[in-house]
Parts: sequence; structure tokens; C-alpha cells
Amino acid sequence: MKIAIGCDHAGPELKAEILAHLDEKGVEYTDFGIQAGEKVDYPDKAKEVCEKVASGEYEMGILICGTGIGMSMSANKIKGIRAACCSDYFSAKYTRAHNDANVLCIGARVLGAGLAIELVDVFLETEFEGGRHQRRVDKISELEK
Ligand SMILES: O=C(CO)[C@H](O)[C@H](O)[C@H](O)COP(=O)(O)O
Repeated sequence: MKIAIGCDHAGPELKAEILAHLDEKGVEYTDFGIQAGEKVDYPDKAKEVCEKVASGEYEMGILICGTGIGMSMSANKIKGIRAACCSDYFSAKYTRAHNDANVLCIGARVLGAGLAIELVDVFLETEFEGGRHQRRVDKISELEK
């Protein structure tokens, strides 16, 4: 699985912790920045990362801003993206299982690194259940038309 990850200026430190964790687990990723000391508006970074996911070049995306909310609002404007802003384990698990979310948004000013990493792990490891949930995800796609 290839992951695309990016953040705004609220997130470089948390992103670095998540990347170190992905390195340890051997998960393949591309870091689309930004790095500490740089600044970017979150919609610009959301667009860059989500276009990579929507094109199929990357299977999943992770976006970090202060709250995770601006990233998720922006990401969900991109066709084919189902982004979820999560700050609890249950939501991170079930947005994969039931919504087939393909982008996880995290608030670096909301969560500590320990919980953020747990959310990343469960998000990446949980399979979409399909079945009745597929019909609903298809209806989300219909809303894009
Ligand atoms: O939380 C955010 C949007 O949902 C963003 O994190 C931004 O990081 C936040 O708005 C940044 O604000 P700043 O005053 O430029 O640090």
C-alpha cells in the first residue's frame, strides 16, 4: 500500500512522528511536505495530496492541520475523495469499514502523537466491509455528479 501524506504549518512535528512510525512498520509513503519552518494554506496541500489519491497513484492519504477540519473540508471537495477527520479510535476504524474513507485527517493541535499513530494504524489496517455499505458509498459518489 502506498500512502500520500501532507500537512500545513500546524503539522510538521506530528507528521515526522507518523513517518517514523510508518518507517518502522515498512509502510511505503511519499511525504508531500511541508517541513518545519515552511508555511502553506491547508486547501493547497489538501488538493496536492488528494489529487494523488483520486488518480489512483496512491491508495490512501493522510492530512494534518491544526484541527484536521480544514483539511477534511478541502479534501472532500475533490472528486473521488472520502476524507474523515478523526480524533477517536472508533471513528477511524468505522470510517474505513463503513464509509470506505480514503483520506484520514488529523488535528495536530487536538491529539498527541500516541493517539494519532493509533488512528493511522487502525485506518490503514481496516478493510471496507462492502455489502449494504457499498450502496451508501455509491450514493456519496452520486452526489459528486
Ligand atoms: O486547523 C486548521 C484548519 O482546519 C488549520 O490547521 C490551520 O492550521 C490553522 O488555521 C492555522 O492557523 P495559523 O494561525 O495560520 O497557525
